[in-house]
Amino acid sequence: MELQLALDLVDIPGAKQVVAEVAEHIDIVEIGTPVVINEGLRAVKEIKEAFPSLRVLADLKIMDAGGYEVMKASEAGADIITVLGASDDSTIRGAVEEARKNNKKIMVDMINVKDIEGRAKEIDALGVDYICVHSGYDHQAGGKNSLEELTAIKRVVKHAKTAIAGGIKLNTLPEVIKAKPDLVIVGGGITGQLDKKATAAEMKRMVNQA
Ligand SMILES: O=C([C@H](O)CO)[C@H](O)[C@H](O)COP(=O)(O)O
Repeated sequence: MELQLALDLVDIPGAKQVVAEVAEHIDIVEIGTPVVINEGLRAVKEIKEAFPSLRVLADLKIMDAGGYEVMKASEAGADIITVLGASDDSTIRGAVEEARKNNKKIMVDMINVKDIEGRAKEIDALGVDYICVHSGYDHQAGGKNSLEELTAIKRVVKHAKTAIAGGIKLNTLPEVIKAKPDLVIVGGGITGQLDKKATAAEMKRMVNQA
């Protein structure tokens, strides 16, 4: 099991500061959608250059033009790029094809997919690398988490790794770990803490034990 830090509410200098603090305790650093909107793919480029040993995920949440957008994120240095599960199969196929050319990986974000199990089965057959269940900020405000969705996709996904994101905190991590995802994604559960390093270290210790 691996740990991904999601950076959403920071600018590039802020992102560098947080990553410097926790780098030894995370496997992947995510440049979140709001950061890409504010700073562009330059944020991916600068973080990859500053922390070359970390894998960098660009959370583009691609919905169309999969091949082109994966190409641009790859040029910026992203190792993993997100595409939405709600997008057309042709978009996901294009993203996977481009990722393969560049030795990159595709994560499909299942946010807002209604038939989570059926769609996960179809997406798994398209050759993606990760399938992620996700309670976004707006869902979290309504009290949703994605544990049941994780259990549902684990029933049908045979090839991709599974991931879970959305509102995970130190006190909810044990139940997440019990559901056995391959990757746990944490944003505010680390960045919102006073001692980010200690929180990331404890989360990594728990994830490593699983
Ligand atoms: O993808 C995310 C969200 O849609 C905002 O871009 C977050 O990175 C993801 O939800 C993880 O962050 P937390 O919910 O704060 O753990």
